[in-house]
Amino acid sequence: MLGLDRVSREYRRGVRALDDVSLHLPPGRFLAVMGRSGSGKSTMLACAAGLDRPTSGTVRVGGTDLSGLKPEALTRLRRDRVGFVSQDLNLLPALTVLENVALPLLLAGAAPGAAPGGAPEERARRALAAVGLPDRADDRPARLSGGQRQRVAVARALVTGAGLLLADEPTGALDPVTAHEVLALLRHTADTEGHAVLMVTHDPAAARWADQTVFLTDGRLTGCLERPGEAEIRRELGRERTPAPVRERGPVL
Ligand SMILES: Nc1ncnc2c1ncn2[C@@H]1O[C@H](COP(=O)(O)OP(=O)(O)OP(=O)(O)O)[C@@H](O)[C@H]1O
Repeated sequence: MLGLDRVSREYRRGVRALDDVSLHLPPGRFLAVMGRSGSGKSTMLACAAGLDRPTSGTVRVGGTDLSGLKPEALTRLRRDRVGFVSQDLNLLPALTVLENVALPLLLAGAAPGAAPGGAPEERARRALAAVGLPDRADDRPARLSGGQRQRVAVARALVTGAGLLLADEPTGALDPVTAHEVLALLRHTADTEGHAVLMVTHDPAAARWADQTVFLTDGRLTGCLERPGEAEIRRELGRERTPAPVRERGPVL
């Protein structure tokens, strides 16, 4: 569903936010990306979403090479194939929960009643049911808890039948119990709907829900663990943070 092949992104000459990163994310797989601040996680998400273009290398979504697409085709692919969930949810307060979920379909111009997959309202209701909130359709987002709002954001990301879900710190603002709900939902969408999920997180407890966790250091992939436990993740993160020996850093003044 998502393939990065030797992707690099240089913002300034000689400074690479992403450095020769390759990974392959098939349908139904849940991947967590970890790394300290500035290691390139957001840049990786932006390249995967087609919001940023790599300096070199190839990004493929559902087999389509993004570099070959004209802007309109890229916008269409992003809209139809990629769902995005961030910490700041961007739910519109004036719309009901159902209207928020249906919004990507309405913006894409889905005709009421005639669109493939059903009318926007019907598809939004199905997406809301899939995230466990079928009876909150008519509420405004402000009446929902943080976790429920995050689930609405997941429903909105998946309503187009995207297939690839990119999540940027989706549990960063949630308490552990609510975070658990949202992570269980991401796991469920991968297992039962076959969505490929790529989640950036700083939290080892969140990464534990993924099939695989990869670690970025200064733009490079420096580690990869299959279904790791929290302790293993912390060890890997600790290894990454171990400061270089003093003689390599120069004298401490
Ligand atoms: N638009 C930009 N212009 C110049 N440099 C950038 C730009 N965006 C990111 N960078 C640099 O690229 C590197 C990677 O940044 P990125 O935001 O991808 O890291 P991150 O791992 O997501 O960090 P955080 O966890 O703090 O969000 C950093 O050194 C950052 O300063």
